Amino acid sequence: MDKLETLRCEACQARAPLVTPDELKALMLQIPEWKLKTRDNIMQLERVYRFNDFVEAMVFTQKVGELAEIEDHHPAILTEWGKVTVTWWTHKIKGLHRNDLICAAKTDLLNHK
Ligand SMILES: C[C@H](O)[C@H](O)[C@H]1CNC2=NC(N)=NC(=O)C2=N1
Repeated sequence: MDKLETLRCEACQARAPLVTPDELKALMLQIPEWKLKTRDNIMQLERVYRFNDFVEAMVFTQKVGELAEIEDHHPAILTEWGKVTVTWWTHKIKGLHRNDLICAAKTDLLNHK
């Protein structure tokens, strides 16, 4: 099984496949801090990162934004004092694509202390 963090996102097409339940189960082992959420019937990956203050939260937010631009795949980011919530899903297919797991793994790399 490839290491998610070493992979690149593929350009997302409307007909791209959702990640299968078996694939998801296996790949989630690489990103154990992430939780599966379903909102408006759309499955999403979410993680909360904690920081010492708002400035640190903003710095991390900027890094996630840069990652998103590099991969042309974009999360929802909620930046609060001492806390950043990152949520990945693929809008085009209204669910989870392998890209979302790749980006979640890459997001974790941004937070090395
Ligand atoms: C045109 C542009 O490449 C597409 O809209 C990309 C941009 N980033 C994206 N990000 C996410 N999370 N889902 C998408 O479907 C998506 N599509």
